[in-house]
Amino acid sequence: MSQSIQFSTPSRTPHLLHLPHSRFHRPLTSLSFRQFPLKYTSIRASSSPEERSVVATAVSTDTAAIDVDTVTEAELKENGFRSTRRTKLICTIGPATCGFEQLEALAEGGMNVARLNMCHGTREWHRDVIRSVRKLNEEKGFAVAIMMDTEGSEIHMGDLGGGESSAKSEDGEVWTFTVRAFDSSRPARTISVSYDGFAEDVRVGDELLVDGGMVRFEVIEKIGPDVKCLCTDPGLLLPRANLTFWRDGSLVRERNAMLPTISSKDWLDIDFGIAEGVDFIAVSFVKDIGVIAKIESIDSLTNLEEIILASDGAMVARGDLGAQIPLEQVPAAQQRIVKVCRALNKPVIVASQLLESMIEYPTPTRAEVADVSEAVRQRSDALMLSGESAMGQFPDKALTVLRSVSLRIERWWREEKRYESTPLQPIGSGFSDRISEEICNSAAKMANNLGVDAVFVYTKDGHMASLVSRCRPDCPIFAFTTTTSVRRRLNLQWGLIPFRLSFSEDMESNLNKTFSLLKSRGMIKSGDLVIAVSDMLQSIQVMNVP
Ligand SMILES: Nc1ncnc2c1ncn2[C@@H]1O[C@H](COP(=O)(O)OP(=O)(O)OP(=O)(O)O)[C@@H](O)[C@H]1O
Ligand SMILES: CC(=O)C(=O)O
Ligand SMILES: [K+]
Ligand SMILES: [Mg+2]
Repeated sequence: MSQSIQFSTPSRTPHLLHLPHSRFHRPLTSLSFRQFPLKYTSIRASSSPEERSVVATAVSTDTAAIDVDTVTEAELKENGFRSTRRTKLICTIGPATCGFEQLEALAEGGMNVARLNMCHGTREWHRDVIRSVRKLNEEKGFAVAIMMDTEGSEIHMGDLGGGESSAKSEDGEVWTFTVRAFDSSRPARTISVSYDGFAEDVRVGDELLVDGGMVRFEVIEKIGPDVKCLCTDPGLLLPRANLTFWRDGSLVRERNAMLPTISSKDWLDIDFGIAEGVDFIAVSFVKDIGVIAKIESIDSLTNLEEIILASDGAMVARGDLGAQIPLEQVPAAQQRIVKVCRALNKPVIVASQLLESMIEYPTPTRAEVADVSEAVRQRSDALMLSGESAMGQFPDKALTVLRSVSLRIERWWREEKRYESTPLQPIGSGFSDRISEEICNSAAKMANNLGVDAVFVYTKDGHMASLVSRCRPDCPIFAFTTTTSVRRRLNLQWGLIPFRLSFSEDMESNLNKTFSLLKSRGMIKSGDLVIAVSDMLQSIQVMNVP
């Protein structure tokens, strides 16, 4: 027997919003437990797990009818539900990882999203990567989503010239930062700057920070378009590194603050991304593609709630954020952004310098492992590699570290039963949305209390799956959706294992079909305890796999 709760409200009827108050509550009073008449099986449920037994009639199986990647499948077969990783992993793709085999190695290693940073590389280069990822998805069944990160109007250095990938700046050296354009020959210790107003805006005495302070200079002289700077903190200059300047201890935000958030190049890149069908764009106003707000300026912190509400997700872009607020404020900002995203049900990514030392070394520092652990413990949806995977020497090892630390901390968190004490605030505006929310909250709570093996969620647009993910239940969430694009997008969210499956409005036949498909592939077994929710028929069902 399957036990179910079903809300007999006509779901998702917008006019329900305008009904008189008393009628709002009628659907809830008709809430009832009922025996779900399962045509295809007879199940005898009993109180003890050992006694739960199930007899199912044979169902024809079509193993091709469900899309799941080989890695997830192998992981589930080998280690079962409990061991699946909940935290999602994003890799920035660069020269170190753009080949088809390299991308495949990252996908095998657990990459859920491939990020393309439009600050670097040509459109042709990006197009090749996008097509390789698509090919990988088609051939191997992966659902790697593609996130295009736009350049934005930040001030940055140009390429270093001579095809160099870095240059060392030593203490006491004088470098020239200039708005002059160079073709091939560039004088030594000269860096071009992307922002025309740079030479006018800086003043002698200003402090110039490269890459949020990885290298520091002091402005000592201005000669027309050239600005002479004395290196005060030595370090590595990387091509197209971000530049900020500070005066009397504060960030200078004169004309650069007036630059549009989205530059004209960004708009062209966005058109390109839409044409190539990417899944997420970091900052923009396009429809159908998830928009991720990068939180990396002081202003974004003052308008945080509004920005996150208007976006499909957010990124704690600690690189630039750390250049705009004092470094010691970054951890608190991170915690706040993660918390607000969770409250508003938007996926959140923690990015930048997670394993920075692994650009050069095969082993992370203890401090880096502690930083990754903290992001996992905060239960952010995803962790992101930048230079580690784009141009580092150990991209696969860095991904392995993220994976193993995530798994370990997630397990520790479950074992310690660190349940939240503060309940999640309601977010839905319509009554039907509120019902979905309550169903998902209850399903997650029941899943924890009953120790179920998995929550199954059947969702057309992915919303119901995100509501279950938001509760961060102890068990994995199998999200079944009908389209490949929704499946890829769900791959960014905590705990969701997205499958593509065609299903109907009839939950009995959906369950029937799912059980037989997953069983035939060895991904679930008879007796596994499952809670199923769906957004077509607002219901919760608890059952053993027949
Ligand atoms: N497509 C690419 N082509 C060449 N190098 C790249 C590419 N993407 C990233 N990189 C290299 O990897 C480094 C780290 O990547 P990351 O995406 O963090 O860039 P970033 O320049 O620091 O800026 P952002 O603030 O946008 O993250 C870059 O500085 C660059 O050297
Ligand atoms: C990722 C990014 O843009 C940053 O950390 O600044
Ligand atoms: K960028
Ligand atoms: Mg940035």
